[in-house]
Amino acid sequence: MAQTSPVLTQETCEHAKITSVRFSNIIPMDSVLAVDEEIPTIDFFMLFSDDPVQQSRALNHLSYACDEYGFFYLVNHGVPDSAIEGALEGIAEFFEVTKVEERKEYMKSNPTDRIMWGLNSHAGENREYLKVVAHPHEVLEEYFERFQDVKIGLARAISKILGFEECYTEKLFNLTSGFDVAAMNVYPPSFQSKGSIGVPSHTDPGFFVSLIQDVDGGLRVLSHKGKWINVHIPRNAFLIQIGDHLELKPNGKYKSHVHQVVVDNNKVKRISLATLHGPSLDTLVIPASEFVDQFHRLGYRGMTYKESLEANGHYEIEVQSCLEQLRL
Ligand SMILES: O=C(O)CCC(=O)C(=O)O
Ligand SMILES: [Fe+2]
Repeated sequence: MAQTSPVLTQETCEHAKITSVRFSNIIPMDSVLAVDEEIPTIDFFMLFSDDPVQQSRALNHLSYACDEYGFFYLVNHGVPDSAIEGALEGIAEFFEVTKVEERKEYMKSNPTDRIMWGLNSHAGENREYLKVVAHPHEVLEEYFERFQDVKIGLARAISKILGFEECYTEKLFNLTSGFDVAAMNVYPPSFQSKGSIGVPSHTDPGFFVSLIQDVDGGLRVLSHKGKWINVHIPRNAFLIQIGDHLELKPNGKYKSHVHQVVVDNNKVKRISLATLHGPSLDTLVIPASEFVDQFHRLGYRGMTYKESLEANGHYEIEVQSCLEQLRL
């Protein structure tokens, strides 16, 4: 039986006070040096412009962002500011209002759990989180409902830049019944960081990750040129990151990038909502034959999405990467 979160309903979000979102910079100066290099910004609306010149310019820019970066900011996406701010406020309220004992009830217990809580407080990770299988009608209702159009829109635009017909990705990944998991993260847990790492370096499985946050800074991504780049998401934009399975599908043409969160030793609390948009659990993801030839050998093995999530003994809801096992 699917469990639903008792607190993160639309009602909670609507009743949560929508105060102004803080935008102070929380990048600490310790740890690995990261740079403020520009990250491409994609105008979602322009990807579907009626003007063919504008549309083609926007698609070319998306193609450049996917090839050269693998992550980008998405603006003009149509998700209202109130849905974004309401989601972040709803998360803040959940962690403030519920007692830690109540939150602990969501510790993992079954392989098919649809909600999972965790708290890591040690030198290698300083984060409390609630992961929820995201469905537009369960948690953070407005946010996820409005994001559906963005997910399908991006799938269509990415199909096009890969040279396929528009519906290729959504059909192949079964996106309308995709396995989306929302990770609601708070750094550091109870304002007690035991080191500068919020979440250690990792990549995420799935098609792509969408991310919003309540304060600027903290997340950094390792570019394929080997530089850590600080993420500064423009107000109410999304950060979109290519996931492991979008690396695999075009046989490594795109890359799922390593990222980490660095916390500023108890000075600022940070909340983020990272949603991992995956194919349906039974989708077998294998490299597309169009990307395999004598010059491009098959680089990845095929697995169902469920198998890849469980490959290292994890539960589906943990959405842990197994990119190393997928690579041939
Ligand atoms: O909090 C963030 O900015 C990133 C979180 C993250 O990488 C994840 O939940 O997978
Ligand atoms: Fe991540």
